[in-house]
Amino acid sequence: MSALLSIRDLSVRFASPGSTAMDAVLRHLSLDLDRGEIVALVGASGAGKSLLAHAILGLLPPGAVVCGEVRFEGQALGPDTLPTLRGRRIALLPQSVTHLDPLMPVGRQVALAARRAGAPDPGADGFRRFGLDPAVRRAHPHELSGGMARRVLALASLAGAPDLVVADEPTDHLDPDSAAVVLAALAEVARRGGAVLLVTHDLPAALPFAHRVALMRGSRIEAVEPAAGFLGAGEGIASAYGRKLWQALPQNGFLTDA
Ligand SMILES: Nc1ncnc2c1ncn2[C@@H]1O[C@H](COP(=O)(O)OP(=O)(O)OP(=O)(O)O)[C@@H](O)[C@H]1O
Ligand code: NI
Repeated sequence: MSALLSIRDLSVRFASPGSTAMDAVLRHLSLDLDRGEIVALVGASGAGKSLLAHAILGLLPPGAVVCGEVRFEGQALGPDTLPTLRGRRIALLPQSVTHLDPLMPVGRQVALAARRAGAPDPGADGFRRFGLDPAVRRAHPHELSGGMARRVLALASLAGAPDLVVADEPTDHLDPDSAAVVLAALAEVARRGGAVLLVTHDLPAALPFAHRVALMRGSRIEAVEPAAGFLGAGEGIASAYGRKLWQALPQNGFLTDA
């Protein structure tokens, strides 16, 4: 059976300011996501994680030059196919809460996200599931804390029961309990046969949920490792880069002196 999402030799370039040269911000990336799978995409700030997330959804800024191919259920994703899939079968949970409409009560935004996908409005129960008081539905985004807004974004992006969720730092600025709620909701997507690309700085927090870990460095995917390899001193991690990253984590720091 073919992968739910298949990225093949994807490169993205931008014109560099004041020159005719193009800067590659993603270089020859290939990655598959199967149904039922959560793949964590981990890498330093600026590695290109958000660009990859946006490239999958066809949401790169104008001027981006894209080569390579992204397929969903074998169908090439592009201007012909993405508008009908985005927000329905494929959802982005964006890194920035500025994606919420500042002028609309958040309950209405969640209801519209659901309706767009032909799904029922999650309503008060949806807000409760994400640890939010149902009264929050009447609030506008500026009345919410950063953590509340992130949970509303998560609720809105999952409201349409998408098959594929690209979640860009979904637990940023969340307390551990709220982060666990959001990660559990993403795990549910995979459990019912979808797939999740979980972009994160926080490898340890992602590990209990992820099946594989794609390590990004300097516009490339350096290695893809089974999540189960990230334990102990990292003997189970095949790539040198993965081992180094694992051993450099504060909680594993004692191992780097060994
Ligand atoms: N519109 C753009 N034009 C030119 N370069 C861009 C553009 N958007 C992003 N970049 C560059 O692409 C690189 C990757 O950015 P990206 O936001 O994907 O990083 P990231 O891995 O998501 O980082 P973070 O962890 O901080 O969110 C950066 O060096 C950035 O400067
Ligand atoms: Ni990012």
